[in-house]
Amino acid sequence: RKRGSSLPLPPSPKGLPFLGHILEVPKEYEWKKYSEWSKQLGTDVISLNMLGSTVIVLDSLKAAEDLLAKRSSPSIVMLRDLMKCDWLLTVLPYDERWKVRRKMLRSEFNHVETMRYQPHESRYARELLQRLLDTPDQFMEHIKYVTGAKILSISYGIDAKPTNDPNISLVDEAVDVINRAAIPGEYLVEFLPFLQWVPDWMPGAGWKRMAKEWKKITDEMLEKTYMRARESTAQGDAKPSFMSYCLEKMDLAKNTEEQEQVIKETTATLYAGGADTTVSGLYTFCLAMLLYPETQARAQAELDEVLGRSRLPDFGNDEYELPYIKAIVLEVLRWMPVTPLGVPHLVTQDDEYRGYRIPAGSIVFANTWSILHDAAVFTDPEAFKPERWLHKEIDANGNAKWTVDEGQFKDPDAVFGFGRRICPGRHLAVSSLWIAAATILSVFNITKEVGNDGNEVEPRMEYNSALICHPKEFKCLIKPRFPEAEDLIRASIHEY
Ligand code: HEM
Repeated sequence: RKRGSSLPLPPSPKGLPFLGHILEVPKEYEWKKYSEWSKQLGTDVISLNMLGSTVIVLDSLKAAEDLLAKRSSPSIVMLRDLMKCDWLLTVLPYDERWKVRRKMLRSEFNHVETMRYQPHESRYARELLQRLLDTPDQFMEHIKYVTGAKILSISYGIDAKPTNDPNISLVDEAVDVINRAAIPGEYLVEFLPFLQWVPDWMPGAGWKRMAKEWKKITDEMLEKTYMRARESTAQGDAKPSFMSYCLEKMDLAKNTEEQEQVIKETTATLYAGGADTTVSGLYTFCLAMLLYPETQARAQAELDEVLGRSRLPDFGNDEYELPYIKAIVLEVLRWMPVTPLGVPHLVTQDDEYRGYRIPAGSIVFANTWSILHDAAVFTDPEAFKPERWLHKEIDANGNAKWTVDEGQFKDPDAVFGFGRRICPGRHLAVSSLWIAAATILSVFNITKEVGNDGNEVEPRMEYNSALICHPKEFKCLIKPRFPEAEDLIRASIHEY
């Protein structure tokens, strides 16, 4: 809007001429720095100058909802413009292509339909137990591999090989590429778009060659996994999956080739969106159990009361009977959000907000970490306290019962983004974390490693910095917590 052009940009910390703030944004825990700047400047909307490009950081739920819910498109320049990875939903603008794909995901992963994927989730939660029993020291690899296998099964209906499955490796590689390409501000070209046009051979154009290589990997993932799933379907080996349900719903009176292309791209997006995010959540869960043994003990007491150590938890009644486990999952997502800065969004037209200018072309982030660590909403925000999500109810007989009260915090879903772009896999994400946390704690103790000096080794609460953040490698001991646990685990593999 022309009128907005004379308005000032949102407040900004002191920066250098031309370079702006690019050197002041730390390479790690940027979200903490942004939050600190917001507090210093006394505002929940700050602007940064990155070599002349404007980055807007939103530090409150209100600002994130106002600016992200309706007014922006995603912005992952490296993926969208350089790798031409335009099948990935996340990089599509708000247009017809996005709407068709989004509708497909919404119809399968709403609160109710997500339930038909629960057998996949229970099965792989049990598979994870077997692996943790056999080689507990490899828990990080097991979580990663089994989560990949589960999403492969949910998306394509294919069973992964027990180890080194080529599809999982390919997707791992592709997701790694997407994650690296999507690190906001990692590549100068994001702020200096003219660099797109420098020839490949020029010194400093290494990222261009890398983008080509990365495109090959992501395209290969898109095509190869789908081909394998179609072959399995033709041979009658495939299980019901997102892909098979979508193929069944195809309108045969319309262009089926076009519809199949949409299914192929949406299934690949689903796989890419679901794997690494859930892995990060599960790593944080393990870290929280190590650092808060009293929380672990309370969860196990709840599990023992409901299951009597005679069976593993499952969906259905157990979900209502085990509110503390659900509270742990919500707290894991709040305590260390998987995407602390959400997904970067691009402002597509000049805008104004609270008397400030938000120029077209700006990149906007919601500081999800800061929103979920707001001391005015979450008391003692740095502490891991599942209790904050619980509410005591007294039934007609005067018995006390704990229930999960998500509504007490204005938007517990902030961790999944805002408005029309909100994560379509959020119900699946929460149920996957719930079943994994419940099954692990029902049979295992997660404890600190003991060093050579006989003392417990304190784990470090350290995270890498990327679009999807993971804890840095840490160690722990995972051991069955009662004599019958091993039999229970071994027998459970036949349940699904
Ligand atoms: C703990 C787990 C997860 C977290 C924290 C998470 C978080 C997010 C966030 C922050 C976004 C971006 C929203 C925005 O643009 O503002 C997103 C998008 C997306 N997520 Fe998730 N997610 C998780 C799990 C999943 C799962 C399990 C799936 C699929 C099964 C999934 C599929 C997607 C897809 C397809 C998008 C792109 C949506 C679009 O651009 O329209 N996510 N997620």
